[in-house]
Amino acid sequence: MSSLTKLLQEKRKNETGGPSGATQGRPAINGHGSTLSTMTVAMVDSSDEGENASAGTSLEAQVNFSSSFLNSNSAHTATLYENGSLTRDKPTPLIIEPSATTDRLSKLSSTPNTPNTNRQIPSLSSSIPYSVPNSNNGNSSGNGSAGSSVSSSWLESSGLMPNNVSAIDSNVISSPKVDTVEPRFVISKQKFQKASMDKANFSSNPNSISRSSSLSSQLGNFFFTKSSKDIPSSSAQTKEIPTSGYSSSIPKPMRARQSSFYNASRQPSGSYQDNFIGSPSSLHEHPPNQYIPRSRHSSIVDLKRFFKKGQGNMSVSPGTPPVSGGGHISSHTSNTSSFGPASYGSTNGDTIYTSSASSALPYSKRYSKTGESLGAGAGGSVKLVKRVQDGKVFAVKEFRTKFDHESKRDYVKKITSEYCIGTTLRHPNIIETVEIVYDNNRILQVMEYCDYDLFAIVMSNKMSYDEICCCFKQILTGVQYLHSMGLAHRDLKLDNCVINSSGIVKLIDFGAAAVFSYPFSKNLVESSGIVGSDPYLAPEVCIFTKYDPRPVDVWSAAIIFACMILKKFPWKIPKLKDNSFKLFCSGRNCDSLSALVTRTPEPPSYDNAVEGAQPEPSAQSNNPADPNNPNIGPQRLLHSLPEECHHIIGRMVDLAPACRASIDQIMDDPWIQGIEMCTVEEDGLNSKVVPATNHEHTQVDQSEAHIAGLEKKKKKQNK
Ligand SMILES: Nc1ncnc2c1ncn2[C@@H]1O[C@H](COP(=O)(O)OP(=O)(O)OP(=O)(O)O)[C@@H](O)[C@H]1O
Repeated sequence: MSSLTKLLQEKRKNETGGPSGATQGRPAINGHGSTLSTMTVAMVDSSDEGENASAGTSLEAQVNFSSSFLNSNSAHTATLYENGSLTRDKPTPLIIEPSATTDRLSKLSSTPNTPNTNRQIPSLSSSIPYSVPNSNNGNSSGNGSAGSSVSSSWLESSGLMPNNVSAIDSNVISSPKVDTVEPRFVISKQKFQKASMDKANFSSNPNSISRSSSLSSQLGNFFFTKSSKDIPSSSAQTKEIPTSGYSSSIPKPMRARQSSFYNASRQPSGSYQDNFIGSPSSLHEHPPNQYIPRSRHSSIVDLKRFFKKGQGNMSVSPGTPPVSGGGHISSHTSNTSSFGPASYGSTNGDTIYTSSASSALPYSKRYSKTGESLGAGAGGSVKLVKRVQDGKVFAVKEFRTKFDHESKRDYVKKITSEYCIGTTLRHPNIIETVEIVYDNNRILQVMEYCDYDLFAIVMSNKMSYDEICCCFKQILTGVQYLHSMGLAHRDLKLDNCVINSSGIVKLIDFGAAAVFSYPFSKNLVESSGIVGSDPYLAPEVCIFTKYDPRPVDVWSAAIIFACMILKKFPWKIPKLKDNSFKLFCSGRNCDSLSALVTRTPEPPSYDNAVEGAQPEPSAQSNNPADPNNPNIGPQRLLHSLPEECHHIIGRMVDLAPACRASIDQIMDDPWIQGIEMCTVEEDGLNSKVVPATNHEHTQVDQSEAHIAGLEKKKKKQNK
């Protein structure tokens, strides 16, 4: 148990006057068809699991945080350790690569209700055939990612070769004869000469290029490159993105590599020629304007490709300022709506990115330390600083240095993604990155400061139901924006939501984010690896090596909502070894979790249209064998939540991602639409908060507003 957990449990005891979880002092949630006193989901601590299972769980109201809730919240993004003993003092890598994953999954598959396949199911894929850019889809049988799978399937099925393919019958392969060249492949002489001259200039004076080049080049000077194998092209594992909802059929095995630049480290690190700068402390190993060999593709190419999306797709969210395109990322200052190009590069000292004009001075002259720590996690530590110029307070994340066991490649990818995303996204419900600075061998991300962690607010136990709904809708609005940009967060949890004193919720920590869609591409780029925090993980993440990251975010958002209402997690981890989760999966006429997770949507029928989503149990019973037992199946979670949310929350925690509601479907839900939400309106040069009328946002003392503060307080008390 972490120190934080102990602290929070002590707090709980003090508040309730005892360990029994008495309910005095807790404001009831009412007026919405549900009160917390009807809560029946009561488990999660692994120590309780056996008891719950055998005794049928005494379903008394629990209004305080279950210890597991506290434990899990003190855990980190990473879920690497099997014993679940991560603490905030022990940051871990964010992504489990397939070898580790397979290990975890073989354990999962040996649980009684899971088929013991002894291997991880490779992909939660869809019926949508992999669509390879510029490939001849007609030839693709829709089962794999690239041409190689097409030809192998030909060979396997018939032993014959297609007409247009000839067998290689020796180890000497001669190039085909070219009689004519299509005009589109002809390069003009001038172009060729210009390219040769550019190359010559570049080689003789490499410094010249980075001064004037785009972010990608600038970043390339810090973070080098990956194998061309990783570039999302014909080898990328992509599928066409369905126009609505998610994928819709049973996954097919696949082995090809994935192209996401965040988690492309699926190969043993030795298989790449690591040509990165490894950690902030080693940044000087390479001169800042180092030439990037042409034969290598920068990982930044991926980013560049992704950020081009901004040209056509940035202003999807109402009220969201657009980001200008042109291959460069631009930004705006906090208090203005003019979106001139932000400045990148190290020409003015230590600033890599800034949205403000006054970065001529070095970071240490512009910001003064307050010494106050806001939190620390797997990605680094976050501290409070004051801008000297106007005394304004900011949160500064100092990225951690590279772990010994981590490849340079993984490290660089994490940092690169976090700051590229941070500097590109513009939405009231996404934290704003003001600048990124390379200072004294550290990479610092200066962000707008939010007064509270949502976790701390939930912990205060003072939130009204309307306030919870407002926060939930704001989170969903942020997720909708992210998904519209082709990005998934992949680590949504209470700890990664902060809230300012005006009640505006912001998503933070994009260290695990992944691109699922590139600009102008209809292909889905699947994510891989077990990324996220155990209680918020969607089940498919623990089963498949590859999955669509969008429904994963949707699942996590539903768990956040449940946590805000219940003040505890419905389960510790979405695995059958967790009794609570097992009961949630039960009663569905299916014993296999894999089968449940790979279910596909029913074809539309009259009955479905009339019936609605989740069948309600007709009578309540504690008999585990009774199909109407509200402690089994989706009802296990839903019946402790307000009735009006059952439909959409039920769809958000559908075990099958293919059936799970998409973020757009969620936003169209009548209950969600009816939620009064505090918003930010852009009004010329300024933005103003328009508060909802049916609630006020809880404020807590700054000493308890952030997890770090709580930890500090505890230390003091223990002295
Ligand atoms: N802009 C901000 N304003 C206020 N507090 C913040 C801000 N950014 C981060 N924090 C605080 O710092 C903590 C850690 O931040 P963050 O999640 O980005 O770090 P991390 O190391 O990536 O953590 P994790 O282990 O969850 O991945 C947050 O939980 C929050 O308490």
